[in-house]
Amino acid sequence: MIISLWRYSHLLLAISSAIFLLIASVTGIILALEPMSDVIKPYAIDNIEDITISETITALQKEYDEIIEITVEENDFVIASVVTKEGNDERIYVNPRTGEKLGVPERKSGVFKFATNLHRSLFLKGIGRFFVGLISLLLIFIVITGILLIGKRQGGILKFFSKVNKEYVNQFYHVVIGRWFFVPIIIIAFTGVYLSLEKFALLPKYEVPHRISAQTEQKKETIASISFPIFKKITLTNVKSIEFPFSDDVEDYFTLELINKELIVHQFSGNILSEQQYPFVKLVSYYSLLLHTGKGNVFWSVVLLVTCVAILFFMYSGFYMTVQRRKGSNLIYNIEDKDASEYIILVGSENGSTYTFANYLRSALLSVGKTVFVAELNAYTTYQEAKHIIAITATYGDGEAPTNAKRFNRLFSTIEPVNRLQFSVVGLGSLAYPEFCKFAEDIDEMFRRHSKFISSLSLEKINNKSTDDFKNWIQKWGVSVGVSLDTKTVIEDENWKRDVFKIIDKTYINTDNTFLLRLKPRDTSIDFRSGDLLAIRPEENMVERLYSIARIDGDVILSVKKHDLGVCSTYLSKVGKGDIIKAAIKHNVNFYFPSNTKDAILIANGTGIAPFLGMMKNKNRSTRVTLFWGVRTKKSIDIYNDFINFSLMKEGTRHIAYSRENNIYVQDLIRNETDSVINVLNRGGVVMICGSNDMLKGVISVLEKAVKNQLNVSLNTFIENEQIKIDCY
Ligand SMILES: Cc1cc2nc3c(=O)[nH]c(=O)nc-3n(C[C@H](O)[C@H](O)[C@H](O)COP(=O)(O)O)c2cc1C
Repeated sequence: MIISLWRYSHLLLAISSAIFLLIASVTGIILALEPMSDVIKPYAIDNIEDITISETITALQKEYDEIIEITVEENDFVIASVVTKEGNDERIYVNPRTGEKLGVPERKSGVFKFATNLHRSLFLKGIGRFFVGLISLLLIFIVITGILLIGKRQGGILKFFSKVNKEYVNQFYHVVIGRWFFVPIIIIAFTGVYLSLEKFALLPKYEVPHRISAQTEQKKETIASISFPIFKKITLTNVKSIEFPFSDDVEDYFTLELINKELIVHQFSGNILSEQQYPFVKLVSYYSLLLHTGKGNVFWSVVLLVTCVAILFFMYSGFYMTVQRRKGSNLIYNIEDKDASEYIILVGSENGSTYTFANYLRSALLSVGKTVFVAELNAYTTYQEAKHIIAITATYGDGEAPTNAKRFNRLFSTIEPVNRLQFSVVGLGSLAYPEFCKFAEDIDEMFRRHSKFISSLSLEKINNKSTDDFKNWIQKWGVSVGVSLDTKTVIEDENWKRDVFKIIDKTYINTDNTFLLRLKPRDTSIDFRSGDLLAIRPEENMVERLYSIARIDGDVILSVKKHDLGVCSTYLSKVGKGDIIKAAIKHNVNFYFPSNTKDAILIANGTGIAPFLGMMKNKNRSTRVTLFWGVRTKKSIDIYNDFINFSLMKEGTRHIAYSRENNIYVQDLIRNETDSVINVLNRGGVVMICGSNDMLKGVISVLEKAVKNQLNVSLNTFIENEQIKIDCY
């Protein structure tokens, strides 16, 4: 319960501050570059801690007529307001060792100005500043809940830095990077809050009240300012600013603003007339600014930059994990009611993967017509018609229940089952943890002790999400409860990641009962090539149907033959332009068009032409392609005209058999052209065959004879060295 409370708080805080954090981190990255860019400017002074005020004044007095003020910036640039020998007032960067003018203070560069405004106030002035302060505060809580979560995950705060098991990449790095960066993030967040409080004048007020007695004020002796002991002692690294006396009047003094205090110094004697230490609040403000901005410290600004990048990574990985967790439970939708189902599958999962296993079992049972109900262990209740209960659960923490199973123990001891039930428990865990599948053991024990539960199979522990082990268990379990379950297709199916495609073009159905579909993948980065397969499953729990595809201009082209009883082809014949379908690309690397071949012979019948449409279109100009294709009638090819204009193909490079018109089939065309096919094979070219198995048989028998007669080798030699590539169905 506690872990879920912390996790929800962590998540809720992260979600509520996401947009602002995103802006703050991106602008933070830009602003962290500012101190780095300062270093390469010509105004930076080395070893400022070695230069005394005295030396600086001496150097400046040589170069200028009068000094009005000296300011030392956080990045160790020294600015002097002076009157030049020519009588001009200037505010310039100077070298405090020589007094040399180094440049004139410029305006902040546009990018940094923009980033600063966005970072500080989102261009919303006061209200924006308030939000930024609030987000900094939330960030502190995000870090605290994060630390607690890591502690909990690692089995105690003392094991905070112990080894993290790498199970889920994002989760692993979320934890590992989190352990490295929680300190700088806390610093950034705390200083951010502090600076906001200061802006809104919410910090205790402070003043620096100097009291100078009339006596100390009196002009006693005159010493040159460069000889003042205090000026010889203090180096520029401690100075923020020095205001020079306005006139020779004894009531005008040197005012020194140092890092930690303010001094009033008599302009003739060099005596300290007043010394006021800054209160703690002001010191914290000063250091907050330095720590938050990285000003004057390139190393810290690099830390700040990397920390901002880390925050962006936490946002990405955190949301990824949340989506994964949700995805797991979303896998399950129940067709039957809990009280109408014979098989009840209860799931314990933290990160969602156990749901995939539960779904394997569910699909296997559904495919043999059983009624199944799936729920999380926390939802344990009574089941009127149930005969079997199967608990599939992960273990978390140090042998504890995953979040959605924490309540199971209590529910189990209070809810009395309606019927006697056969039970079986599967633990999904990892041998990397000392308490391997401990929670599954605990549940198994609870069922065993209960008089209304009868064990159908002993506890099964599965290490590292092994699908093979789970598959074996399904079969064993099936035998023990008297159902024969086929896991082969189910498990392979569930490993199937589907992408979303939009139908952007569809042809009419031609005389071959064939039509073409052009699909645009929603995710344009999906990797696929002509020759790959598109797996489509029109209904859940159905075996997928595979189509050979072409890739043309980033779109998927598939040629579908409509069969009267074909569920998938009927489904595809009904979809229309603009419709969305879900399908999976299956890579078919053995049927890719070789990039380096000079000669290729492509052999297809009917819809087998699909991958060749892309291959012919995208091939190198220097590659010679000869096509052999079988269709029913001349009209059959019209639907393909948008992709390949067959009539424009060079004489001799296209051989089309019209079975309904000339009673000729592809193999007949090849029989007439065996010499050219053998030539291509002999020269190292490829022969690719796509279409029906019947066509393949005919083609192979023709080629086998020709190869045997003319080359005296077996056709297998060419199949094995991948000069003959086959994709038939
Ligand atoms: C933080 C953490 C703690 C874990 N603790 C245990 C454990 O004590 N015993 C165990 O067998 N497996 C442990 N595991 C492994 C998980 O139980 C296993 O990976 C499981 O398959 C995850 O399923 P899920 O994705 O449905 O949550 C732990 C995993 C993580 C990430």
